[in-house]
Amino acid sequence: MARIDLQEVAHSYAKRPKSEADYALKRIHNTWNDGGAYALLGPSGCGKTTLLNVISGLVTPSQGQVLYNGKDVTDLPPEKRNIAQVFQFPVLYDTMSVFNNLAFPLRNRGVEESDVKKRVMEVAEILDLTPFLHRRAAGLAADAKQKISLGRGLVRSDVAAILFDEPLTVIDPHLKWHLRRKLKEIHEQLKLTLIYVTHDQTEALTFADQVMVMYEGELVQIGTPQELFENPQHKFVGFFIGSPGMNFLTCTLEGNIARVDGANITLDDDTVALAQKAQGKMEIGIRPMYLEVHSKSIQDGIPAAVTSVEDQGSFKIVTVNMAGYTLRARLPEDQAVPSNQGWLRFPKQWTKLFVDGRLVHK
Ligand SMILES: Nc1ncnc2c1ncn2[C@@H]1O[C@H](COP(=O)(O)OP(=O)(O)OP(=O)(O)O)[C@@H](O)[C@H]1O
Repeated sequence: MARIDLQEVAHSYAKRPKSEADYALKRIHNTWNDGGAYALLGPSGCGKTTLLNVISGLVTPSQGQVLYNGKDVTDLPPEKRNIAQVFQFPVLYDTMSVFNNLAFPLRNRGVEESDVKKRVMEVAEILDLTPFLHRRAAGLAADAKQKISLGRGLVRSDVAAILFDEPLTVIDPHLKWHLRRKLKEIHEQLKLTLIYVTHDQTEALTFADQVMVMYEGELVQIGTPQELFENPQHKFVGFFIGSPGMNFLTCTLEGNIARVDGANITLDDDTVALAQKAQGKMEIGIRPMYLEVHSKSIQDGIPAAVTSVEDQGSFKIVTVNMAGYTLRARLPEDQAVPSNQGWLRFPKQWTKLFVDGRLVHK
């Protein structure tokens, strides 16, 4: 396994890029540690596959270097990089048995037959493929075939990293959860460097130790699922992670007060001190679970109209209208919700300030 460094990597598919908008990857400078489980998360078209292909060698970046364990591999093709890749759709030999499919990447590299058997059995066991080992791949269902593809990616222990590009797309929803758990287990057992591309936050958050969030060709935040939830560094992370996403309101600053169309929201002193130098569009952001909704007027409470209440079982999502903004609050199941008029409170420690989409922080 390897540590992978991307140094000032940028990529444009255009022959003569004219502006930043022509770049699928704008500037990526980061390290993927040996043995880490990473998820690359972002919306369609943000550059995830391009980044994965830069790492594997399918795409040579227009600028910058790719290093494996400190060695520059930027110009090496995929077959010289010793990478395993698992794609959205199964890649396997239909006419071969499941065993021979799993053994193929090892035999191809001249691994001793006794070691081939040992490793294939190990991987088949992890993926619950043991009962199918002597069946031909052709007769199996789509999800079993994709498990074989995963197995072909996992079977070699000498690879620098295993790259997964949305590997669970063809899998039934109820099996997805099971396979995600399996991948996590495999990572814990085999200590492989895994990079997993997805646009599904649940998939990313259950699989990875570190989630890398991409937006418009940039890595906008790298962190644990908890860090991304509690401290989104970019408006997009606030909006994309969590369900529903963060609430945002445009504001102006007056002292330590954020003014939102006549409503006053108090910010914490550190944020205010840092914001003095900031210039640009100011917005406050608060997660639905931290926005308080009260039935009676409270000190510093801001009047709001309750427009709907959705019961989600263990919690409820309350939609309110405040100063022309539609906001969502996530309340415990047993909390009473005002039927019409309510009062909102924005706890200081959970009310974040963003300038031009980026969090104001130390
Ligand atoms: N071969 C190509 N030629 C030209 N433009 C491309 C090519 N591949 C990707 N792009 C463009 O580069 C940008 C990033 O695409 P990429 O496929 O890397 O995004 P993605 O995040 O993987 O999207 P998805 O989740 O839909 O697969 C998009 O604007 C896309 O249209």
